[in-house]
Amino acid sequence: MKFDAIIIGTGQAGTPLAASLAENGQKVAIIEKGDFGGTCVNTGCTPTKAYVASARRAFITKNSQEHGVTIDGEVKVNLRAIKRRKDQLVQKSSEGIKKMLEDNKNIQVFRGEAKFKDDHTVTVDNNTLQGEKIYINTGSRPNIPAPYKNLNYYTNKTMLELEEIPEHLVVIGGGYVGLEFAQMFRRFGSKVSILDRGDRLMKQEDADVSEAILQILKDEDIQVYLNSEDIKGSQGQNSVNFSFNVNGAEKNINGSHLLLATGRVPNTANIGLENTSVDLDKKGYIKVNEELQTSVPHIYALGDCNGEGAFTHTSYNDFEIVESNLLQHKKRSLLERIPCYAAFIDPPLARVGMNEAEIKEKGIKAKLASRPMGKVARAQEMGETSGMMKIYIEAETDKILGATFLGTGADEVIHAVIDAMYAGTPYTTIRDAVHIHPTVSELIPTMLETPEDLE
Ligand SMILES: Cc1cc2nc3c(=O)[nH]c(=O)nc-3n(C[C@H](O)[C@H](O)[C@H](O)COP(=O)(O)OP(=O)(O)OC[C@H]3O[C@@H](n4cnc5c(N)ncnc54)[C@H](O)[C@@H]3O)c2cc1C
Ligand SMILES: NC(=O)c1ccc[n+]([C@@H]2O[C@H](COP(=O)([O-])OP(=O)(O)OC[C@H]3O[C@@H](n4cnc5c(N)ncnc54)[C@H](O)[C@@H]3O)[C@@H](O)[C@H]2O)c1
Repeated sequence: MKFDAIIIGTGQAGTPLAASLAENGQKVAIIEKGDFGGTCVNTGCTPTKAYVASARRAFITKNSQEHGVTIDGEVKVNLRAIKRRKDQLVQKSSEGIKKMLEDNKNIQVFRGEAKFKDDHTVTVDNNTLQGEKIYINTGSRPNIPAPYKNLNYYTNKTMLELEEIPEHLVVIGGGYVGLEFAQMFRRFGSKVSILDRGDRLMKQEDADVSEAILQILKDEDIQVYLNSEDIKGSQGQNSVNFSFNVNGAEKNINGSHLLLATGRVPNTANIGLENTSVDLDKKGYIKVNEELQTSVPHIYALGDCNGEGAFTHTSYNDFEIVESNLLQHKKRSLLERIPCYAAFIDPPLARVGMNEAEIKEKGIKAKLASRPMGKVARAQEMGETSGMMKIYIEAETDKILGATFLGTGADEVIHAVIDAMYAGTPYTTIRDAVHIHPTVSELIPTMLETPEDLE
């Protein structure tokens, strides 16, 4: 069977690309071995953010005395009902993608595992497909470190299938996955312990930001063990037991459930790339140029599998880059992308561009404008004053280098800075703008009045 385009994976890039190529008259084959929509829809963003929303409702319901709101009686959290709501959201989204692909007369959907036979040929079950161009969008999966392989562990996928709230959830890994699950399950009622071998949580952030996140979690009675070394796990009948060292002191904890949140690995090992001339890097990511072409120019790699981003918006942007170069007048490039993301703990962490360490490493002379969230009137009124806002400015050009916001509304507020960075406008544009009172955003112009030299 011959196609103009073969797409492997229905993730955040593959699906819109299939629709776009088909709309432009191309004959498209798309192959999916799992659930339509990939990680974000089925086991990532959508389900976890639905759980984060339920967890926040539970937290507010239990903690509103200071706001003059009390509840007579017990607040109950029903994980079965939370899961049912999540399942409905996921199903709607996944089935919408399936229907859109199957209903398109220019798209042929294949169910099964794709494998490259050569640079132009892909097999799926008994079908052999040939493509003018081939697009790889196979995503990533949880990294399972060897010492935990024989324990009864959960991942982001299986945690979302639980119907009973764990008594004591042990989370290995203090990054995005670990922290989002730790806080949500604590709020559902589990005892939660986080173990990380690093010396701080979310270690890609400034040290004071990691410290503030640690405090937020401690305030909710989450036990955090940083610098955990020599972690040894053993499986009990209804427990997972750990011994480890923290700064020379031996620790022992017994959990009812173990979540591994120790990073992700690309799905590139079992797709027959050894039969092609596509190059991988040392970690198994597919090497791409700024138009997402691999070392074989008619084979592209998009999304988590290329190691150029690990988020839904970066995968979707990969689609936009490929589509613009193939079909649009305006050409886009990976080099134009400014890194940005949020971690959906509560309050959220949001980040764009460089942090302090990256600026110093590059030897850029910079200024820092910052404020604790406690200075934000709206945060005070809401009673949610944890965190801070930081914006880095290049001293020579007045351009914004990056920003980190940790606090209520941070995931939305950061977009003022993201848009200014894309516009390439100096920080003085936001400084002189009038923002609405009382919002969190209103403090951004104020804090930009007094940037200080970064030592
Ligand atoms: C718990 C969790 C929460 C997250 N939350 C967020 C968030 O809030 N915001 C955010 O931006 N990002 C979030 N992410 C990251 C985000 O989910 C991913 O970056 C995004 O889904 C990547 O999409 P993708 O297009 O690379 O591939 P995926 O969505 O992973 O899709 C790849 C698809 O390819 C299929 N496939 C793989 N191999 C084959 C094969 N050989 N043959 C056929 N099909 C194959 C898979 O079945 C899958 O459907 C989260 C991730 C996790 C794990
Ligand atoms: N809000 C979001 O956008 C969001 C949410 C969840 C996941 N994601 C994506 O998923 C990816 C994976 O997230 P993650 O949290 O699994 O990875 P991560 O890389 O963010 O964090 C992994 C943590 O585990 C620790 N670790 C690794 N191996 C360990 C070991 N053997 N023992 C003890 N600690 C160990 C590391 O020190 C690190 O702190 C992220 O990079 C992100 O792109 C995004």
